[in-house]
Amino acid sequence: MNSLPIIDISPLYGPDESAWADVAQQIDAACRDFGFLYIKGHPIPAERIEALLSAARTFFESPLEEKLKIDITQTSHHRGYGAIATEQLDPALPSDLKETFDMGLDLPASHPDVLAGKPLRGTNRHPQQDGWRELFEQHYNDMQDLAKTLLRAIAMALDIERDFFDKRFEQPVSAFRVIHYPPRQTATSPDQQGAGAHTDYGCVTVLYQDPAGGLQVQNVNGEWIDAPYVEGTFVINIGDMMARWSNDRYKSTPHRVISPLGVHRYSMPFFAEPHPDTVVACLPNCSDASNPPKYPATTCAEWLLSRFAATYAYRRELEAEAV
Ligand SMILES: O=C(O)CCC(=O)C(=O)O
Ligand SMILES: [Fe+2]
Repeated sequence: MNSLPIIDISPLYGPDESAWADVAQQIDAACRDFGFLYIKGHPIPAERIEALLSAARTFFESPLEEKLKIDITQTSHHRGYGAIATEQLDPALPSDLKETFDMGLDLPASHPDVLAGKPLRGTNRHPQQDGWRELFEQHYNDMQDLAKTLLRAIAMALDIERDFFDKRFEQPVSAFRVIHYPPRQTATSPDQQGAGAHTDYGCVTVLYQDPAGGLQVQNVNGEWIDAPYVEGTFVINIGDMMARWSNDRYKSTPHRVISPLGVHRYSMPFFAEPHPDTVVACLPNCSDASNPPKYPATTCAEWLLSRFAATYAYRRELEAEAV
């Protein structure tokens, strides 16, 4: 139980339905056993990843006052730059040793959700760097398509309509994030982690990590196992909403990042999350008399806001002001 499977998803892009079913079955087994897996055979080219990393390095190396022009704590819809220690993923430990850039679906001020003041809706706040906006908006769309392809395979595995998730992912709240973990020094508190232990909040996460290493996943025995860099892959993990939908058939597995000593680390997770009003309740095939629903129904927005408030002090203040 100590190594995560690597699944070739290229058949999901071909016409052969029995090959789709085979991939769906492999994903199902990995999600049940670990809630974590790697995918290869996806359509995101290596040049895209290099372009994103190069733009991100330039941004994170710029002066703090420049980065704070798009300070995430100045928005209520969670877009822009998060400085070091903005997040505390494990409440028992010091704040996380990382800085972040977050973007989501770019909705103009005239969009009804924005006019109505709906949470997590609004425009992206990109750095003023040449080519950044086009590159990142294109990537956001491509990652959304990749996540939908994976969700179609999951729908097959769960034996629900194949477009169950497609319908719920129109105008999604999915988020794309770039994370820079500055090098951990021997002088750094041993308790301070790059990202404290947590589960992800959404449906599935599609993560690029660079070769620095440091991601760890908790196995069913509670032991931390390494999820090392594997060239050309993304790490996929199940988030809380999918665990709730599937009544824990798929596990929202705790993970953390122990940044390597003396090395900068970059990662880029895409958090696939449906339309904010989506009801997340136990799916029909996931409960029976001996296995009743474990979680009350919630909505995507309600769930995310409750988790954000637990992770960010500034969000708790925002919620308090909104009441
Ligand atoms: O940086 C990583 O490898 C993982 C980050 C992560 O778990 C998260 O942002 O939710
Ligand atoms: Fe995570």
